[in-house]
Amino acid sequence: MAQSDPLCAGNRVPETATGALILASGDVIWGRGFGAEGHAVGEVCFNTSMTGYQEVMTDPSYAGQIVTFTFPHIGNVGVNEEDVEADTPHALGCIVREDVTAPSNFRSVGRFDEWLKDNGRIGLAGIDTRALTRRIREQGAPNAVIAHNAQGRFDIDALVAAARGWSGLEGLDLAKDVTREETDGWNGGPWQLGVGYGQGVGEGPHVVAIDYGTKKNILRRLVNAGARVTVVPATASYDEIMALKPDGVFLSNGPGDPAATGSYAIPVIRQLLDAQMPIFGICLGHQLLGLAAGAKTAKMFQGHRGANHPVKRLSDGRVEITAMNHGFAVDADSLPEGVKATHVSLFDGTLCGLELTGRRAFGVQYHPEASPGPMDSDYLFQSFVRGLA
Ligand SMILES: NC(=O)CC[C@H](N)C(=O)O
Repeated sequence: MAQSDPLCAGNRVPETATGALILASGDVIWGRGFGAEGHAVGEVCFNTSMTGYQEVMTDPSYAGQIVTFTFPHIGNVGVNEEDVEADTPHALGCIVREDVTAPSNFRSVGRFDEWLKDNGRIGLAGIDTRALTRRIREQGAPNAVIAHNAQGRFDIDALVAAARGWSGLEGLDLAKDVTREETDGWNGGPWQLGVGYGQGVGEGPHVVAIDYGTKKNILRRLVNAGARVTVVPATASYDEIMALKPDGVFLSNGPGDPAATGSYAIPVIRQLLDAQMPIFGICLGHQLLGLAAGAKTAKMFQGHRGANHPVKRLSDGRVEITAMNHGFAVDADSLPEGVKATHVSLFDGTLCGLELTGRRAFGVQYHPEASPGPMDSDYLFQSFVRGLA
């Protein structure tokens, strides 16, 4: 990028800079650091959601990524104890336009910047996030280092080398880093629009959810749809899953490259399919179901992250406005016989849903649990759980 580009002021540290995004290209975008000090290397993506920054930061699917928020005011409703998709943030850091202000919300229990600091996550403010987003759209998601030093001391050469030395998300199994170690009964209850968070275990058909990095709201929505949920580690074997006597198996969302996680997930999913087990997959889970059925996945030049992505349901042409967060996708041209496309993105035509014909196994690339986002696709939880009864 030329030095005249308004995003980059060159490699000399400007006087006011306490934070920076150092791209693998060598370009440096200066700003003001907040949250934890230090640096982290990952892929820079952007998310267009206007609300839900705490859900985004805690979504385990963001492991290995630095999130640019296109909405300019991030942090102004603080943090609370409920709107979390995992107990700690998983995104490596965030890039925002405006400085974080004092929280103004009746549910707030603290400041966003302090929460990031307490959890070892870095923030970078004062960035022209529109220009950065345009750059990502045109050139693809770059590998980069996000850095924060209150004294404004940065060893740029070392940080460029760190960005260049990182292998990137392709080929990376991150599910093993974010999954749980033990099998747990989910007792975090349901969540309902207008009612809020509940408690409890749920009754009804038993769903075993394989945790590749699950968002809590998926488990809440399964309970809401009438399921009792048990969550198992990503590496659980077929025998371990079957010993729990599931009525259906859920394949969760998660970070990293589905093909890499597939090395241990695919054989288990194939055994479950052979046993005629009903299966529902979301995002990474959908990609793994596609791989297990013989399709291929690929990294997208342009990922989808936001809360207003239109998707067409092919069975009846209905359009669902969906939440999305993915940088890989199942290749629609690779679907083998017996696998049918069910949903397609109206932004770029990429495959957004599939089902295995003659079996009760389906997946969607998008997030029916929203969190943040619209609830148009919540019927998928209902139809999965109803089908198990
Ligand atoms: N939210 C997810 O499950 C993401 C899946 C996968 N890691 C991707 O980026 O496409």
